[in-house]
Formats: sequence, structure tokens, C-alpha cells
Amino acid sequence: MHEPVKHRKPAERLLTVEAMRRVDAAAIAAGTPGLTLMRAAGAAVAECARTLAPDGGRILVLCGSGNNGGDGFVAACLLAEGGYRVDLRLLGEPAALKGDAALAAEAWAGPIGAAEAEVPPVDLIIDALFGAGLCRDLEGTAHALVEAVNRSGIPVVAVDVPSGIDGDSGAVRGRAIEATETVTFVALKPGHLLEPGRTHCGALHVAQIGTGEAALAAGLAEEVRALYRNAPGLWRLPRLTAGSHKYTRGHALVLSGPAHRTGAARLAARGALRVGAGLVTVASPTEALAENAAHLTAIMLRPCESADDLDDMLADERLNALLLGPGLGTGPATCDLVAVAAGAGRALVLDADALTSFRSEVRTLARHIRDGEARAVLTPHEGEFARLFSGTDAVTDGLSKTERTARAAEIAGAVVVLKGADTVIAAPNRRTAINDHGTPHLGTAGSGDVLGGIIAGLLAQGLEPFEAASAAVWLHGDAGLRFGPGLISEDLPELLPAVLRDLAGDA
Ligand SMILES: NC(=O)C1=CN([C@@H]2O[C@H](COP(=O)(O)OP(=O)(O)OC[C@H]3O[C@@H](n4cnc5c(N)ncnc54)[C@H](O)[C@@H]3O)[C@@H](O)[C@H]2O)[C@H](O)CC1
Ligand SMILES: [K+]
Repeated sequence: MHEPVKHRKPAERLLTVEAMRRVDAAAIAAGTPGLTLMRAAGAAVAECARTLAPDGGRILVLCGSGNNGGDGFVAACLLAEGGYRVDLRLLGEPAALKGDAALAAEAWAGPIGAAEAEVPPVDLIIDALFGAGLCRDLEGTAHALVEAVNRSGIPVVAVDVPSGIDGDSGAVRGRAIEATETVTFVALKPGHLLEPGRTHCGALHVAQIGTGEAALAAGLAEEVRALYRNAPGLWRLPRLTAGSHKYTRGHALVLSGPAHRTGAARLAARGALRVGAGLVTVASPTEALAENAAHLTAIMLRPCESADDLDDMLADERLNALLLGPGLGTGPATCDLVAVAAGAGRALVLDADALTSFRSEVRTLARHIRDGEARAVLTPHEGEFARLFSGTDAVTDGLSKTERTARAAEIAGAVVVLKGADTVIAAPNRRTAINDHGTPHLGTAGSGDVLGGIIAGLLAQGLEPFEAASAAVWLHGDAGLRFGPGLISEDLPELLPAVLRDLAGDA
């Protein structure tokens, strides 16, 4: 059974590799020797190793020539002292060891073997080859050794980052260790949460190594954007008061597609209502009214044949959150509807067909949003993203998913939710959250429609776009985690009451 997340923790900031280096430097400048940090890092690795290896078991420690390797040497000393049979192998020449890593190596009394592309029969492997200093694809012996480790099926504890994973993007650089557990330091890096890095990490542990809050603040001070792990500490859901009633909880309007394509809008509308919008209306072409009416009860229905009809409807200022896209159909008519919706200056969610209709015309869409001062959230999956932002620098090769999403948000002048196993939410000011709270079972028809509705429902209740989008992605993921196999999108709105109850219970 999915355990409800205890929240009220402050938002978890992520550190880029560069920011981590600044944290290290600030701690050392404040008087903490680098070797002290390394000893604490190595001790955290050894502690994790003890939970995976049998007492007195055989442990292979693979060290690189940098400080990641230095952490490995420290862990090897502690494990050997603790009675484990440690086989330490170095990738590269001992002369290449410098600074703190060299000092850590000097403390190792055992033999230093040469790391080759083979793995002896051991109970556990510690991967201390490469960490934050990975700067190119693995090749040669390094590549072959990582392949051998992965083929061995032996449990692996990765130091800081699985070797071969880029700490900022989560990309695999040639080949990467498939770790059982990963011990990182001070804070998670984006690569620990972005795929495929997330999957390569296995269970994640963040160890504090004595850098201190002041060093963390110093490291974060120059961050070009605030990077977070999405969790309830990052946003606050609307709270009902005794005076709350349906007119104080906003009114979401969802545009429906034509007959036989109305289900997506209904899924979205149900999500908006379940997450707490006071009123939800589906605006539907006349020919689909009966089809929609047959399925709707608490959700109201209005005819809408054209952009003019929508314009007339939006004279009602109480319609404060709009969702266009699911099942709407692509083409000029949808572009006209989006232009009117954006021009009304409301909170606006654009998904699916509303995004595809502006393929490679994102600057036109951005102009509608800007001119209408709409508080917009775009929710593309990768395909819709590529089409919408084609021709812009948001789709430049080699960029991390966080960078692509932040650039897209700046270009669109809207919050962008780039959906996937690792969903990234970014605001035009580059504030970014990575969501790893979800399940592959959410990959089912209509799941994105429900997500759009949850965002619209939270916008209707007054949440700002970045918080509404981040909260909705997390709620959507939590609902999916409660159901698992057999999940279909119709289940998702009905799971929200339990999700909301558990969150409220933790207040
Ligand atoms: N506060 C902390 O987070 C601490 C982290 N520690 C550890 O330090 C490493 C980072 O150490 P660094 O020396 O900068 O780099 P690496 O050890 O990751 O890399 C070693 C070395 O390898 C070379 N290299 C890079 N890519 C390749 C490649 N594809 N093929 C071959 N060689 C490569 C490059 O020259 C690097 O310099 C961090 O991960 C933590 O584990 C501190 O120990 C404690 C504080
Ligand atoms: K590593």
C-alpha cells in the first residue's frame, strides 16, 4: 500500500555539479579541509555498503584517479578495518592521484590492483570511478569495465553518481553503471532524477558531509535558476475555510471536441472538479451536447461553436481558469479558440491539440499569451514539445531536459510541463522542478487529459501557474502510485480524494 508522503518539509533544492563545486570550495575556504569532506563522504559510502554486503564478505572497490576515487579509498579503509575482504583496484596510474585523493590512497595499507575489464566473484562492488568530474564518454578500459560490472549482476553502491552518468543531465556518457544504490553528498543533482540517470541510480541516499548551511547558501547564491525536486514542500494546496463555497473556489472551463471526441474533455473536467474547483463547465459543439450530457452530472455544459461563442462566454469573469486542447482537433479553428482564450487574461492550460495547432509557431502563441496577459501553463509530451518549439534553441541537441524546459518557458512566456517518466516543470523565470513521484502505469490513454484538468482545477482555486503545475504533477503521480497495474485514466480523478486527504492530514 502506498504510504502517504509526510510533508511540510521545506522544498528540496537540487545542486548542479558546478554549484556542488562552489559548496565544496566555500566549506574549505571556511576552514573545513577537503580531506575531512572526503572522509565523511567515504564513511557514508561504507555505511551503505555494510547494509548490502554480508559480514566479512568480499567487496571490490573500483577507484578512479580523481576525488570520486578518493572517496572510494576512504570507504575501502573503513570496510577493511571492519573485517570485510576488500579488493581495491585503480583505473589509471597511482601517480595520477592528486591532492586529497592521494592522501586518502596513502592511508590504504592493502595492495592496489589495476582495474581491468573483468570482475572477480565478490559480494558487492563499490563504484568510485567517476562522479562529478565526468567530462566525456567512457571509452576503452573504463567502458569495458562498466560493461563487465553490469554483466556481473553483483550489487553495486555508486559513489556520488553512477560512473558514466552526467550529474546535471542524467544522460549516459557512452556506458553507465547500473547501481543498486547511490550515495551522493549534500544534495541531489538533477542527473539523479532525470532519466536515464534516475534508473541507473537505484535507491538514492543523500549524506551530509560537514559542508554546512553557509557553504550551501554560498553554492546556491550564483545558481542561474532555482532547481527543486517536486514535492509538497514546494507548493501549498488551497485550504477551505468555513466561508468557502463553490463561488469562492473558482470556475474552470474546459473546451470539448466534436461528437465522438468528447471523452478527453470530460476526463479533464472530472479532474478539475475532484481537485476542488468550485464549478466546472464543459463547452461543447452543439452536435456533441447530447453525448456530453449523457455522461455529465455535477459538471455543467454549454454550447460553443466558434471563437466568437467562446468570446461571448468569457464575458463572465467568474470563468477564471480555462483548459483547451484535449480532443479539440488541430488546425486554424483551434488556433482561433486559443487566441481568444489567451486574450481573456485568465489562467490558461494548453495541452495536446492546442499545442499541436501551433507547431513551429510558438512565437505566435507567445504573442497571444503576452498580449492577453494570460497566466498560461503548457503541458506537452516530448513529441508535442519538439513540434511546438522546433526552430528555437529549446530543442538544441545535447541540452538537459531541465535546460530545454526552462528555455521553452522563457520563449513561450508560460510555465511549461514537459511530461515523461521524469516530468520537468519550468517557469519563464527559469524556476524549475523535477518530478520523480509517479509510476509507468500512468502511461495510459487519457492520463494527460486528467493532468490538464487537475492543473486547471488548481488554477481556478487561485494557485499561481508554477505551483499549480508542480502540485498537479505530484498529485497525478501520487494517484497513479496508489493504483498500480490495471490503472486507466478514468480511475485517476476518483483517487484524488484519498491523495488530498493524506496531504491535508500531514498539515
Ligand atoms: N562535496 C562533495 O560533493 C564532495 C565530493 N567529493 C567527490 O569528488 C568527486 C569529484 O571529483 P573530481 O576529481 O572532480 O572528478 P571525478 O573523480 O569524478 O573524475 C576523475 C577524473 O576522471 C577524468 N575523467 C572524466 N571523465 C572521464 C572519462 N570519460 N574517461 C576517463 N577519465 C575521465 C577527469 O580528468 C576527472 O578529473 C565527486 O563525485 C565526489 O565523489 C569529495 O571527495 C568530497 C566532497
Ligand atoms: K561513481
